[in-house]
Amino acid sequence: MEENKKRGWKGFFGLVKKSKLPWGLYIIGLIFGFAGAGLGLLLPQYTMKIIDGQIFDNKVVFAYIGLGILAAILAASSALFSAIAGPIAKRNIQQTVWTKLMRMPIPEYNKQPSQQLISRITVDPGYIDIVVKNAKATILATFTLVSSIAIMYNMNVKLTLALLPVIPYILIVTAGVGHYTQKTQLGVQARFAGITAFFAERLQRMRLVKSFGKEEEEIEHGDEVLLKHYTAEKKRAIVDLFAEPLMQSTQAIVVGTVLIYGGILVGNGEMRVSELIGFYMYVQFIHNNVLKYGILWQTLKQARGATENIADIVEGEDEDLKRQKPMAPEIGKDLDFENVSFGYTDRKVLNNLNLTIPAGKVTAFVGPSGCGKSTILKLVERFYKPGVGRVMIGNTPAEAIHVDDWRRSIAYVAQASPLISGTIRDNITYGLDHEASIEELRQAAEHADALSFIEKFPEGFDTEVGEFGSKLSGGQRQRIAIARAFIKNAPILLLDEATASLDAKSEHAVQKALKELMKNRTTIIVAHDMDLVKEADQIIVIDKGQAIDQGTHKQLLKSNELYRQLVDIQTEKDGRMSFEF
Ligand SMILES: Nc1ncnc2c1ncn2[C@@H]1O[C@H](COP(=O)(O)OP(=O)(O)OP(=O)(O)O)[C@@H](O)[C@H]1O
Repeated sequence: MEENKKRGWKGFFGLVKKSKLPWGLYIIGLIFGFAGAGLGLLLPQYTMKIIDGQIFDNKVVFAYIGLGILAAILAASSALFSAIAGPIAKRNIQQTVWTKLMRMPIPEYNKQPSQQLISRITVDPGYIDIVVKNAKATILATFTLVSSIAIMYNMNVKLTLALLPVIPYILIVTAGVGHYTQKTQLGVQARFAGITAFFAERLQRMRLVKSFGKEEEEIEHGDEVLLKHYTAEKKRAIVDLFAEPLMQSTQAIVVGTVLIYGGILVGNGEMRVSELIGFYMYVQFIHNNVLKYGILWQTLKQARGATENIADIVEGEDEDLKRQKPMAPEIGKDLDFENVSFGYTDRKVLNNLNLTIPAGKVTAFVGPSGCGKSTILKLVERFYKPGVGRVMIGNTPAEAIHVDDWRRSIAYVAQASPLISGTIRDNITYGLDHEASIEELRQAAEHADALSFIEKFPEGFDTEVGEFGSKLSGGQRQRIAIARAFIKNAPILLLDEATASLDAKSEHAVQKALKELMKNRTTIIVAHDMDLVKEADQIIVIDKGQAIDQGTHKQLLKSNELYRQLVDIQTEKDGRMSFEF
């Protein structure tokens, strides 16, 4: 947030510079705009001629009609080029943001809530085009404004000078009205988002509210949220009340000055009636165009926030570091944590961790909740870097190996393994570097104990899994994730509570599949599930970010009090669960 504030307009202009905007289309649009505005400026001249009696002069009348039509065509062409440019600009920026979002390091995703990251790619890129369009409108407005003043000055110096003080008034009123209208509108939007979030959450948690008898308190809480929304709406209504007459006043002052003072000049014989009408037309140009400055200012302010947010993402570092070694020579070597300390924030989660994870064997981490077990897996996957110390593979620091190569060597199965919409086949082969044959697919599914349920679906491997895999059960999703790990055939396997969310029946099937998967791989298990842990070649007990003991299940049962306690708690829990089932 701090950084965001500091970036200011630099972020906005930096992004404009970096974005591949269709400048050619914008410039053609601008040229047509200039031509249209230029011709438009001639119209009052012909109006004056017609009023002065040349209504029967065909040349003048045709020129007048022709000018009007041509000016309209040019203005429409200008708008057309801008309209074509808009979606191109937006898409180019969206592509830039998406590419960056895919490449940025994991810690960056934690800096903004995911809902906000979605806006960075859906809504925010549109602002650049809005600003460019408004900038074009303002350039044309300035051209029309200056030309109109020059023509008016030529026509009548006195009336022009009388009108000049009105321009700053229009500017101030427009800017002021725009500022307060936007501020109150944003206030209403923010409160609206607040009440939507409040009601959505409470209505989904009605069981909790009623079980704890919190209805009365929630009624009061809801009233407070509604009151805030009401206050914001009241402020907006008051601003709207003043906005309309103030904007009308600018028009009234302009028209009033021209008609009253112009009328006097006509009366004195210093001006013709036709000139007064021509003058009046130019004054309308000025009034309409001055308003565009206010609109540009408002959009610039909105765009600044949106583009700063995009710039924060686009200007960040990519995860992909060049000139790194391939993984191949190191595959099959031990993984070592050398004096590793790490914290997500200032608070240390891992503290001077030294341990070896032997190649081709199963290592399990156990320890109390929050002691840093999953964090160890994140460091192995290189989603985070150790603050101090390093992770080694053989004699090579992990960081020296290309990150893509590194992650291709790791398969990961988590508690709620992520599936994405698409077919079962898409999900099993996700990230695979070759086209999988049906035999390969079937084999992976069979090892994962998934083949029988997949084949029961009429569409088999082509069955759609739904959003986040919602059309499958938890156990089915887990087994698809295990099949994915089988087909990936990576030498390192990470299992993070892979059976924790399953019922007893699925747990048994998944455990069987996992045991098959672990064979001959460097496996790291983080689990409360003792069936998996106790068979590990080595178990490392973690407490307060440190490895306090290690050994086999039997050894630790004898030697380590914390381990004994963890096993007891788990056995008791398992007993209770099987009783409940
Ligand atoms: N993204 C994050 N940002 C900040 N702190 C985090 C983040 N992820 C985890 N932590 C903190 O780091 C500590 C270790 O978390 P970790 O997930 O490694 O624990 P764990 O041993 O796997 O716990 P559990 O057994 O409950 O899953 C916890 O105190 C947690 O609050």
